Amino acid sequence: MRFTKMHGLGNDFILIYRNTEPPDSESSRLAMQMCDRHTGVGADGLVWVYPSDHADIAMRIINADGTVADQCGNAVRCVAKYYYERISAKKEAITIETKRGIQMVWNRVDQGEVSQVCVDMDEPILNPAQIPINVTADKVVNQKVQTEGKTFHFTGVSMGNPHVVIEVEDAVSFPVETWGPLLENHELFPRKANVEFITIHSPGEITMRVWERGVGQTMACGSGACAVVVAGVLRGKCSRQATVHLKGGDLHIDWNADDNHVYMTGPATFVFEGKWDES
Ligand SMILES: N[C@@H](CCC[C@H](N)C(=O)O)C(=O)O
Repeated sequence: MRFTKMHGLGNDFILIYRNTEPPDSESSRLAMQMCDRHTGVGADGLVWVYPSDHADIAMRIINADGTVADQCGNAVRCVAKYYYERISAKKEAITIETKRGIQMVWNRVDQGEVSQVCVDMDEPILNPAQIPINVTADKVVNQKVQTEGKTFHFTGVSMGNPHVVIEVEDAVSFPVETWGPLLENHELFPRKANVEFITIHSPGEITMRVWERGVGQTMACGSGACAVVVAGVLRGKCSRQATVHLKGGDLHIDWNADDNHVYMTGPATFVFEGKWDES
């Protein structure tokens, strides 16, 4: 089975093209085997790419632990570049069918190569029942959560997948590996959560570190960066257009006031191709 390794700001994926929609059962086992960094290819997730009846192409993302995710901003950018350079006749504006729905994506091409990809990440979901978060309210903004005797204040946002955004003094030195798993699995979050720890430098500039549901600490999370800007706006601390600095580089986020959609722009990179022998 041939695969392509790609990454979006260090959030890395194994892309496999197939002719039909993949079965979830096969996906979990394969994702766990291939994503293993010691005995597999090594990646944060497995991405199936396959033909769609409703869009230019379809994709499914499976986390490294075998769980299926509904959204992955960085993987959508990778699939857009893969489609442009490996499948289509260099189509710049494409539609990608994901579990979240059909996403519009624009490849920005520089000297024949896709340099940046802009993704319409749709509207943020703020209703706690839909995120989901076990809180009765219209929105969850700066709400208390306690774990192991420590209190954090979080804002809840779904971008198709659940995010919990927490402001800390210094996101870069924050012990993500300690608090990330405790919050991911907290009883307030019935489908678990991706957890973003952020420091706001100015309304348009934020540093973020992320603990991803089903993966662990990653170098970047596209849907997480979108959630971070939405949370910052809800708290009156960020502007709708902001640059988010992640471990692997920068994403530019625009929460558009006219259509309420969040647009994410950043790079996607090919790493290598290979062949996986199933045993
Ligand atoms: N890295 C992704 C998000 C991947 C899915 C996530 N771990 C989940 O389970 O929701 C991104 O770039 O958005």
